[in-house]
Amino acid sequence: MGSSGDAWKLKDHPKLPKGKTVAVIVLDGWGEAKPNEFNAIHVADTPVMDSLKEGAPEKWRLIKAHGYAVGLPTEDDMGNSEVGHNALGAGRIFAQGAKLVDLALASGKIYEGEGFKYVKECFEKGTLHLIGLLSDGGVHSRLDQVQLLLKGAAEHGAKRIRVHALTDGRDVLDGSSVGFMETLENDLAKLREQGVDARVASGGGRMYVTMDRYENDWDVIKRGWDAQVLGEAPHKFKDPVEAIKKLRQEPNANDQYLAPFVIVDDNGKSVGPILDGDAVVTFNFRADRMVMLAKALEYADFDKFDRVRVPKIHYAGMLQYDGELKLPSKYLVSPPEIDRTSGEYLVRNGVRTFACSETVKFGHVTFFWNGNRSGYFDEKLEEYVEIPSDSGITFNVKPKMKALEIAERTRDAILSGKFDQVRVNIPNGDMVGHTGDIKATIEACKVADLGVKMILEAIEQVGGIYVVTADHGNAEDMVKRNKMGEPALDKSGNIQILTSHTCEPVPIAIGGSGLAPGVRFRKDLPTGGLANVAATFMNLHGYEAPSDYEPTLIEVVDN
Ligand SMILES: O=C(O)[C@@H](CO)OP(=O)(O)O
Ligand SMILES: [Mn+2]
Ligand SMILES: [Mn+2]
Repeated sequence: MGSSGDAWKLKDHPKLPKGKTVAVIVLDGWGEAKPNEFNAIHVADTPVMDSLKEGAPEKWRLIKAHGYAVGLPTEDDMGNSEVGHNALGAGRIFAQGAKLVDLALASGKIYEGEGFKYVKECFEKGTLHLIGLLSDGGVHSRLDQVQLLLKGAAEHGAKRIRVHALTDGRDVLDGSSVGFMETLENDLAKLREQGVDARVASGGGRMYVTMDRYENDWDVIKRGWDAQVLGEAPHKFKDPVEAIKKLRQEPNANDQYLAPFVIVDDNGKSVGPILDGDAVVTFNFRADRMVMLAKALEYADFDKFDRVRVPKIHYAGMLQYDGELKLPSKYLVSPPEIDRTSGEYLVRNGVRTFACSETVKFGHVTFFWNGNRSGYFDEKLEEYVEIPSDSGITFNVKPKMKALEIAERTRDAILSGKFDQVRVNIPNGDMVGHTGDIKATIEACKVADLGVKMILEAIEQVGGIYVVTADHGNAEDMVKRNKMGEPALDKSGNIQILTSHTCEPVPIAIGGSGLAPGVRFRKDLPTGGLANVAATFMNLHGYEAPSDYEPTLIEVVDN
């Protein structure tokens, strides 16, 4: 479809009126699971979300938010914000980065593309550096892909390889970093046997080193830069497995926040700084937490921190992380082409749009929602508001986060009468859930519920409509479970706290005094998922969704 005015024109919905204010509320990390003590949402006082549930089955239901429903490679893949908000915003299911990388590695096409050829130009004289998250979580990266890439790079001529590994503990159990590093070390040893000088060069915990997002805290990127590029870090080790084991023993240490370290030789010299003539690949496929590093690696003009030394390198991302900024300019695998999103359609049909969250989730309701595209479609019709997040803390310390500020700004936007759609992400269940602190997560869920209350009250005042849903599970289950669904105990008989997302379905509720009588959830879409939501709210704005969108979840029955 072209971009001429007519191509963007949406058909009128045969029954539903235009002009209602529609609030689309996304609770981040808010799934539906059995009620028990590890279900922070169940334990928390959440009267508003509880009352919405009473509207089942006509006004409340569950939808899928993981696996195939959001374009992930398998049904065992938990949902995440990128794929979740992509599906919510785009109304269709796209094969996501994880899947596209799998395919490119399996077919070998990854080695034929421009991106790989570009980094390969350095193989003769320089070092290939691989930077990214060492994890099998499948949210930002996958270890098996890194293993294949290492092997493939060596087969295609890389003679010297350095890995800069970020430890996870957020998409996988805390402490699993040791095993992942051992696996990597084994692979590197095999490469060394084949004559490739392959080693780990640096490391650090993802939340403290490198993987910040939406420019919340540039110090995080700087810590990574110092270790990866300059070869400088407060901790020096000869062996990366030992590094992780030792650093995990420090007070309050965990995989997510592990201190940065470099691997040094017998003379105490870093074994892998990034130098002129080297090649660099950031191997995460997911965008948000790689964009800041990509800017530091690629931009000549850069003032976020003092880079001290800017090596002349050939840099490629696993994917291109930002289609609008064309960042990075070189990449190994083309990202999903998420076009014609609901946001763009609605704006081109004159729907005035407001989007809001706090920094740590701001890009979720803008960048991810719009198909990994930054900026406005039409500045005159859109306003995106970012509430600054706290930085330098773990969110269990302040589980309220900025939920109430987000809700207040959204309430004001609704009452201003200036917008037809207001769209928010309330982060608490997810961000606090990731800390594994159950008590704080219960508090977080309570505040998220208060935020929803404030927005629903404003919608009531203007006679509007609400759609309340979530992007994937997290807070509803805080413990690792065995196949029977019971808490899985570790060797010492302790429960294992689950910091990650889940494969649980998420709720969706519709309502508000502006909702036309007779609107209810259809019964013939029992397997509906996040991608069905866009057509649903397009209907509530008075439009039919484009014909290739996943079907709407609602029907209008004549009373
Ligand atoms: O924090 C993140 O990067 C991911 C988990 O790795 O969470 P979300 O998908 O909710 O943003
Ligand atoms: Mn999320
Ligand atoms: Mn999350």
